[in-house]
Amino acid sequence: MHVLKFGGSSVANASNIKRVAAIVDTIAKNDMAIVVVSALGGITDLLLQSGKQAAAGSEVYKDYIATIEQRHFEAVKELIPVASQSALLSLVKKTINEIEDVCSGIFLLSEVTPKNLDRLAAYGEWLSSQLIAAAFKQEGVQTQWKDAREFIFTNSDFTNAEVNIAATEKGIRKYFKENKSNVFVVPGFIAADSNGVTTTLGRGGSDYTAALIAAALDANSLQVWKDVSGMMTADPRVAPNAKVIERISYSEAMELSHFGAKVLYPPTIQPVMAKNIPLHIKNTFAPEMPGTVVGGAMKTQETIREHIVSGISSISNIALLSLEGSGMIGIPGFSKRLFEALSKERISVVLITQSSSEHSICVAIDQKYLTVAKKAVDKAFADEITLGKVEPLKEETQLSIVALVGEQMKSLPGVSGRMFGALGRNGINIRAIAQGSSEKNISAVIATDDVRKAINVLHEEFFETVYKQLNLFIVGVGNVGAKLMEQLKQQHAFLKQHMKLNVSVIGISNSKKMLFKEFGISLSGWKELLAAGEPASLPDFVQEVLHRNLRNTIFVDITANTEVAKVYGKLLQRSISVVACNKIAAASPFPEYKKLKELAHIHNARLLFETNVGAALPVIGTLNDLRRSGDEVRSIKAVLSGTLNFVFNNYDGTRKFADVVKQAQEEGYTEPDPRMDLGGVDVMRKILILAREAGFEMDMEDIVNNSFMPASCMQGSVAEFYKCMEAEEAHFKKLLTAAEAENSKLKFVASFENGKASVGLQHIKPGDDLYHLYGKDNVVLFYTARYTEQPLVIKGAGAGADVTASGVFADIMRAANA
Ligand SMILES: NC(=O)c1ccc[n+]([C@@H]2O[C@H](COP(=O)([O-])OP(=O)(O)OC[C@H]3O[C@@H](n4cnc5c(N)ncnc54)[C@H](O)[C@@H]3O)[C@@H](O)[C@H]2O)c1
Ligand SMILES: N[C@@H](CCO)C(=O)O
Repeated sequence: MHVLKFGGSSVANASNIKRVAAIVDTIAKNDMAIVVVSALGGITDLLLQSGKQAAAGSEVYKDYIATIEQRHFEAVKELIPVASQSALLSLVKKTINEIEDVCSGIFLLSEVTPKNLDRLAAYGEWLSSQLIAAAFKQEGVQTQWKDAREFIFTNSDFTNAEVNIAATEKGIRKYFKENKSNVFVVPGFIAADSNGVTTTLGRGGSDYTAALIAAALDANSLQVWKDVSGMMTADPRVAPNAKVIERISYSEAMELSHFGAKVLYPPTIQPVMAKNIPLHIKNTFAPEMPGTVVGGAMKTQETIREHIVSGISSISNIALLSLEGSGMIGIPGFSKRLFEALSKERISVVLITQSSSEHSICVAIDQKYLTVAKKAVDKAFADEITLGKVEPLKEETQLSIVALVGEQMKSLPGVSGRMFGALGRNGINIRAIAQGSSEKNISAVIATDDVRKAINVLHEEFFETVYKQLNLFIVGVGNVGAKLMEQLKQQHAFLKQHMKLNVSVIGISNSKKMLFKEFGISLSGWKELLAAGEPASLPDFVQEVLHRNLRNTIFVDITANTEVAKVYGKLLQRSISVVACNKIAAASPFPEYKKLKELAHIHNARLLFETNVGAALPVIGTLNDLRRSGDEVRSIKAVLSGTLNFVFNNYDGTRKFADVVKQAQEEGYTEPDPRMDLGGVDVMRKILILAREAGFEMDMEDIVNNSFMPASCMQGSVAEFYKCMEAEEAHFKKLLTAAEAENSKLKFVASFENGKASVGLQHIKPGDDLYHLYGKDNVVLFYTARYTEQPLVIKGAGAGADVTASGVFADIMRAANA
């Protein structure tokens, strides 16, 4: 024998009821089925609203009743052939008349009592069960209808009555022993007190009705049919990757239900748990899906599941109350008085923490009881507060609880470490923690604004063996940025398959437009989408990054803009990693550079800027490795400008110097403003960054720039700069001729030694380490305590959009710990 319960959406209309009939029919072919039903979807609310509106003197209640009537009439007409409709239609009409009578009484008295609300609400299940029983009969299923009020007995606590278990079990057993049918249909939720007056079991109470029947009759199973395919690892509206839990123990299901997983009404579990009856959660709209099995014969091997954690749940609208004071230390009875004060006001405590110093007790309650709680506790401790032994109750609001639930967590070290580590890496601050010695539930109180992120972070940490989500916000989709987008597109499938990484670009911006897409911007059509995007605003872009509060967020700066470089601090403070191609932050005044590094360290975020020197060449990484392994950089000699190396490699006097510079710009080697390259500032920044990363405290002012550019060319606009270079062709020719006369090449060299740095054009003779440096290549020579005679040399392309984008890509992967 099986007990099946169908919820409101499963029986919301005639076509759904037909599905239910088909499910029941399949079971009834082999076994007896007791079907417990909820009211048609939405009817309970309409009934309660009718009563409340009537009490408030609003005649709107009549419209609600008309809707209730219409919904049931429609269902009858669709389910039952015309010839057989009249009996059922008149039953509905008679019931509607009763509802009208109750409501007009309420209207006249301007008052609705809990008793009246129960009477009204009960009509929902009463009507639906009558209708469903008639529909089953219509489908040829032998069916008997039975009013639950004749065997479910409660006290008189209207709207949330407590069941008299002994009397109820006796009543259920007696009835089903004396009556036989393939199928019974019973209204859920409703019961009767000892005077036979209608009571209800609280919202979700139909599940409980079914569980009571299943337990009393030792049913083979209790099947709770819903509009979802089972209990899920997290709320799928919050965590899109949540999946159905195949098997779960009773206590895990109970923990998850108590902690906000609304699939099961918590009291439902207890009766079936006591009898070890398996509880199946199934989907009426996808009956072929396996659903979730709670409890039952899940012993030995079956209990060993793939995951340590069964599910992640949360409760919102939480307030934290803290009672603190030196007068509490070592004195018994303080916590008792706190809980008594709350309990007298019928305030339930959701979570408790107390440190071993006993200096404070912290409890979490539903935020709606905050004012009452504060008053009650302050009153209870009024004497101690006056004497200064205890401080007035402190309260914090806008909080939520996230909880990991799983029996396998017991005795397994590292689970809470993983939980708090994952939350911490994503900048989620934890306000209070609770874990009982059963180790089935680890709860953390966090800001409500962080709940979505926290659930996704934890889901990823404990369930997503499939892939990790990475969320990118990219500012500066110009030359290098566009290449990065191309590379991200090209590598998307590879990263997903081989690195288990799903990379989504959530936001992009150039100086004109910006664009955001919740689940990722199309990496094929982003240019068109961006062109039609909203006007760019850096503050708004940053606000979006912060507000979206997504897990594993990385901010990527591929501009050369000072304002963009200024936002890193704000992001790092929120544990958002920053990947910068832009050199301005790393070359900013030393205290600012240092502060950013500290922020990254404190807030567990990465600040990476490998492409600041030598594009994608592993220059900064190598330097960091040298330092970490205890080496000491003594001097650096380098050619660090791709643009200048290209220009001097290609300028042979046959073409104008200005034309060669133009070519470098067109090929994407120069800075957005080419004067940064030609004037030496770009190289100054690079040698400064290298010196700093080598451990030296330096600033731009400490670097000597022996510029080869005529000063006149460095004023005015970029167009004027080109014109000036054309006019100064003789100057550049002279530089070339002088070098050739010495059988040398021109190289713009950066040097660092004894804490001093300089940049400038030099004559490089054959045999010099810098001589054979072609195209736009860079070379860096590190002389260190360990590399004394021969330097450590890094050489290769030092500019170009493609290579630079690949360096940014590599930094993104590092920031993702991939
Ligand atoms: N090109 C190279 O070979 C190379 C090599 C290493 C590093 N870099 C660095 O990469 C960065 C970008 O170079 P690029 O060649 O792609 O330049 P680019 O001019 O082609 O692109 C810069 C982009 O930044 C955008 N931008 C500027 N200010 C902005 C703002 N406030 N908000 C939003 N977007 C803004 C511009 O609209 C443009 O899309 C520079 O910092 C450069 O030093 C370039
Ligand atoms: N403009 C830079 C790009 C690399 O930082 C160069 O030419 O070297």
